[in-house]
Formats: sequence, structure tokens, C-alpha cells
Amino acid sequence: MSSKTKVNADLQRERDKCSFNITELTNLLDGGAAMTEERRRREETVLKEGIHIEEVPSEYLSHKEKYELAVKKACLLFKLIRRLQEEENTGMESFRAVLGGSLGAAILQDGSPLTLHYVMFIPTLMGQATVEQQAYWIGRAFNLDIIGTYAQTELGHGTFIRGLETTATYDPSTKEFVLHSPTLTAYKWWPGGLAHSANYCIVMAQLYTNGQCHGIHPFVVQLRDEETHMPLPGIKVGEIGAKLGMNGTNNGFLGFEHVRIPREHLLMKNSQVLEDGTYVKSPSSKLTYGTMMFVRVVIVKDMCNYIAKAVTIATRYSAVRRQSQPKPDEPEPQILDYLTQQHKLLVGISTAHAFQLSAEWIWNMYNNVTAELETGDMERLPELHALSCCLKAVTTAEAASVVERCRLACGGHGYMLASNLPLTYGHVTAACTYEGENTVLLLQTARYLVKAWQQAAAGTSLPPTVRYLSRAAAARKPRWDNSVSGLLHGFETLAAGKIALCVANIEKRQKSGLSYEDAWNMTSVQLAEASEAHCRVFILSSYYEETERLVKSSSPELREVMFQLVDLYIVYWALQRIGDLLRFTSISERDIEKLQYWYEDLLTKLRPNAVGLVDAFDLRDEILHSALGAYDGRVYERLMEEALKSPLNAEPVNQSFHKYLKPFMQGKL
Ligand SMILES: Cc1cc2nc3c(=O)[nH]c(=O)nc-3n(C[C@H](O)[C@H](O)[C@H](O)COP(=O)(O)OP(=O)(O)OC[C@H]3O[C@@H](n4cnc5c(N)ncnc54)[C@H](O)[C@@H]3O)c2cc1C
Repeated sequence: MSSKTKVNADLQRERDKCSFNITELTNLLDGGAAMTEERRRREETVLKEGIHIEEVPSEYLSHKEKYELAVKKACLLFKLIRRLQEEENTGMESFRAVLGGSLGAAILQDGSPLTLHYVMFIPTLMGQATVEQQAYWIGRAFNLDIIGTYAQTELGHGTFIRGLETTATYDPSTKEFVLHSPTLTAYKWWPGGLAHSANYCIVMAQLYTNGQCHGIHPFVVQLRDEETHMPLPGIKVGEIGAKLGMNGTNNGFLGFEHVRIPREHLLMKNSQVLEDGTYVKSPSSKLTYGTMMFVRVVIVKDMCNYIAKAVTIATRYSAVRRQSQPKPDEPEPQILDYLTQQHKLLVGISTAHAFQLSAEWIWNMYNNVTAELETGDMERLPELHALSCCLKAVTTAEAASVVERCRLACGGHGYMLASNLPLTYGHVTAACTYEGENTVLLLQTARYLVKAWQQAAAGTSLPPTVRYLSRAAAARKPRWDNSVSGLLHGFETLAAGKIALCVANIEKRQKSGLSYEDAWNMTSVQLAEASEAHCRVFILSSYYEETERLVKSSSPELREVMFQLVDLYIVYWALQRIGDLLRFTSISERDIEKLQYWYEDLLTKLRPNAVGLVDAFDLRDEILHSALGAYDGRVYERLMEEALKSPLNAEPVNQSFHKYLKPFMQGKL
């Protein structure tokens, strides 16, 4: 982890005074010392290849050059994965280990044109292809003989999947489907790698057979010649243009002009079209949820990595940076000594832990529910779906706000691309939109919560993550208790109160003559907030419970810090939601005052361990890729080194001086 160069004295002092063993925490976060060892070994293997090293920083390249560099790096990375698969005789794990987590992003800082192959193309084949189809496609995809992507969104529709316009019409005479984009708005728009990278694609299209539409289905479509890479006849494909971030991902558009594909290219694990055109319906439309939920859980894990990266950069910088002079005769303090700065950073650290533990929890639930699905048991599917929706929405939104707060915490230098905070923000804020737009996801969870509340009120027993609604429906406002468990109960009361109010408001609006849909829409701001409150209950309680379980055999020093972080996170959110707590619980002015003191006291207690806590994320300099966040804290030297890489600094006078500036100044332009 550490670079061999001299470490900034302030940063070293922070490390010296850390009260717990940093390696112990690293091991805890990785899931054991062996896992830390394995991660470090993998990072060493991958980074040793030097794929991440850039001759000219990619921000100074043109759009086209950026893409070409991203393809080069992605290919070298895939080549490495292939080698690791052979050497270690592994499968999908090598993809996940090298591309997932923070390692992939360290090599392709602005996104990879080949990621969709691994995050969407292969998982969709695994989830929706029959055994025979898998035998044919997965081998080819796995060996990277073909590169795929996933095209669902169209120019005209993203959220409303039923509104997609691309058609796939079955022709029994040739046993083919004919793919067509009837309008401009039917063009696929957004898929990563679609523009110039992938040669195959899973296309979601409206399936027509025997004159009847059966809704959206997945088709494997060849887009480009495997040899020349030229688009096949009838395929109109290109790039959608420059974006706020993720400019290496090669997002594309795609239109079809009566393109024919074999019948077998419909992924038929769930629904089928027989040779004569007979449509055989899926036993449950819910079976296709699997891939979607897998991706959402992966997103939550990604958010932990981005937050860990941003808080590491901003915290180390805050230990090095000195600013202002609050006491006239004393030197300028480290900015980390300002309570407002601790407020910006320490909650970020606890957020990374909270999300990681929530992600572990839902990952286990996902695996259990998937195993149950294989045996035809779908009981916990709606609960998992509701939880994965709100968790994706809340974690991505919060990650975006943590990263932005970290950027602001670094003042002007945080605005530099060299800090790596802007690119990190670009990644995180994109996740608020892709794989289900956040508001839409919160409203999906709200639908589940409204039903759950009605069941709770009717006395029906509820699944574990909404069981608190039954307790709330049965009891009156409990007495306020200003402890951690009291706060957790307070959040349950708050969430239940919000959900109950939404149900009451919808009913009231219906009684006043509105349709259910209009009553829902009029209540939707409250519904989205209720959904967020429910998610908060889940995150806070799983963070608390999982930490208790996790630190059972930890040293007393580490245990103390871990609980301080949990307390900080819970008290922080209580203070953020004071208005709601006043409205829905019996919290008093005095309780709030105590919470505020408690929060400030926690910040002060955690302050000496701030650097130790971010060091424990164990992010190598190559992964942080930041002049402000490097292990040695040589912030100013690195900023200057990076500035000197600007192509403008290659010559003392730019030609535009002679061409424009001088003639302009002399009135001759
Ligand atoms: C970086 C990036 C990568 C992407 N990659 C892919 C990809 O690989 N493949 C792919 O197929 N797609 C991809 N997408 C597309 C993405 O999935 C969609 O953008 C997303 O689903 C949102 O749909 P939309 O853009 O149509 O937004 P819209 O649905 O038009 O949303 C616009 C606004 O309307 C609101 N809204 C919409 N419906 C409702 C409702 N029912 N109730 C209340 N409010 C509503 C939303 O909350 C939002 O505020 C990507 C997008 C991004 C940004």
C-alpha cells in the first residue's frame, strides 16, 4: 500500500496516533485476513501489468482518442482475465474480481466500453437462456469470441418498458423473427459498448406472433460482421455523443430495418415461440426479475467503493492542508481540526461501512431467494424486489452527495480533475439514473409498502423487513428513548407513520372523487419520502446488527471505534430527519439538544482516528489516482507535477498569441 517516498509529517502523525490496529480493520472489511491477502495479490497481479499507466493523461485526449485508449485498455484487461482464468482455472469470479470493485475503475477511469458484456450480456444469458441456448452462447461470450451488450432503453422510452417500440415479428414461413424500429423514438439509445465495440447485443423488443403482441422479450442479435466489424445490413448503429461523465463507455444508438434473426435467438428460458408461431407463456413474469436484482445489488457494492475512494482522498488531504488562523498566536490548523470538516468527512466513512454491510445482507438474501426460486418458491421475491429498488435509489443518491461533499471539502483543489473527485462523481451520479431511475424505484417500493401497510392493519403477518409495520399498526406512539436502539425504533415509527399517512391520503383523495392513479400521483412526493424512510430503517438496523455480529471477536480498541461510527451514522440521520421525528414520534426539544451534543462529541472522539479509518480501506495509490489522496500526502508536489503534464505547458508561447491575441491587442484583428 505505502509508497516508499517520505510521508508528509502531518499525515504520519495522524497514523502514529491512531488508537486501533489498521490492518485489523482492513481484514474485517475484506471478510478476513485471507481475503485481504487475496485482494492484495490480485491487485498486484493486475497493476503490475501497467495497463493503467497513461503516457498523456486521458483528460487531454480528444473524444475519439479517449475511446481508442479505452478499447486498448479494456482489451488488455480482458486478455489478462483470460490468462487468469486459464492459470487459476476459474470462471466468472475472475471477471468479477478484476472488473468489479475499485480495480476495474482504476484502470479505466472514465468507464470501459466492454463492461456491459460482463455486467449485463452474460448475466442475461445466464438468467434467460435455455440450457441449450446457454451451451451455445455462454461459451462464446465467456471466451470473448463475441462481445455483447444489452439494449433496452430507447430514445422515446426508458422507464416505461411496456412503451418500447422496437418490434420482433415472427415469420413462420422462414422460422425467423424480423426486428424493426418503426419510428425515430424506437431507436435504442444508451447501451454501453453498443456504438463501436460490441458485435452482439441482447435486444428487448415487443414480440409479435400470429398477429398478436406478447410484450417485451429478449433477443440475441448479431450487429456486426465478426471479421470486418462492419454493421450488418439493416443495422444502424452509432455513438450518442459526449456526456457529463463515463466518456469511455461508448454508449450507442441502434435502429433496425427489417433485420431477420433465427427463431432460436429469442431467449426462451421463460417464454417460448414454437416453430409454427405458437406462443408459450412464461409460468411467472417475475422470473425475469433475477438479473435486474443481481445488477442492483452489484451497484450498491460499487457505491461503497466509490465512497471509500472519495473519503480517503478528502480525509488525507484534510490532514495535510492547513488553513486560516483561529487563534492569533498559533500556527494554521489542519483543516481536519474544524468540526464542520469532520462533519463533512466522518459521516462519509460511516456511510461506506453502512452500505457495505447492507449490501452483504441483501446479497445473502438475493442468493437465498434465487435458490428458493429454483424450487418454485416465490414467496420472498416481492420483498427482495422492494428492498433492492429502494436500496439502489438511496445508496446511489447518498453516494453522489457524499462524493460531492468530499469534493467541496477539498476546496479549489477538489475541482481539479487531478483530485479524481470529478470523475468519481460522474460515475456515481450516473448510477442514480441507470438500472432504474431513482424516483421511479422509490415509487415501486412504495407500492409494496402501501400493500404491506394494508396487510399490517388487517392483522396479516408480514415478511421480516416490513414486520415493524405490524408492530406500529398495533401500538400507539411509544415513549421516546434517546439511545441507539431507541433511535432505531424511532425510525421505524417514523417510516410506519409516513406510510400510514400516504395510505390515508390516497384513500381520502379517492373519496373526494379522484381515480386511484390520480390519487397516487398527488401523493407521490410523500410516497417517495416514505420509501426512503423505509430504506433508512433497513440500512440503519442492518448496519447496527451486522456490526454487532462482525466485531464480536475484534479487539476492544477496534470495537469501540466501530460502534462510534455506527452511533455517528444513526445520530447524524436522526438530526437530518428532526422534522419528521418531531412529527411522527414523541421526541422533545431536550432530546434533540442531547442528540446534537452527542453528535458533536462523536465527531471529536473519531477525529484522531480519521486517517486510520480511511487507511483501513486499503486503497492503493493507483486505485485512488488522486494528487490529493496519495498515501504519502505529497499533495502540492503532485498537483504541480500534474499541472506540468498539461499540453499547454509544453511551449512557453501558444500560437494563438500571434494569431489572435497580439493582433487583437494592437487593434489589428
Ligand atoms: C450512464 C448511463 C448508462 C446507461 N446504460 C444503459 C444500457 O446499457 N442499456 C440500456 O438499455 N439503457 C441504459 N441507460 C438508460 C437508463 O436505463 C435510462 O436512462 C433510465 O432507465 C431512465 O429512463 P429515462 O432516461 O427514459 O428517464 P425517464 O423515465 O424519461 O425519466 C425522466 C423523469 O421522469 C420521471 N418519471 C418517469 N416515469 C415516472 C413515473 N412513473 N412516476 C414518476 N416519475 C416518473 C423520472 O423520475 C425522471 O425524473 C443508461 C443511462 C445512463 C445515464
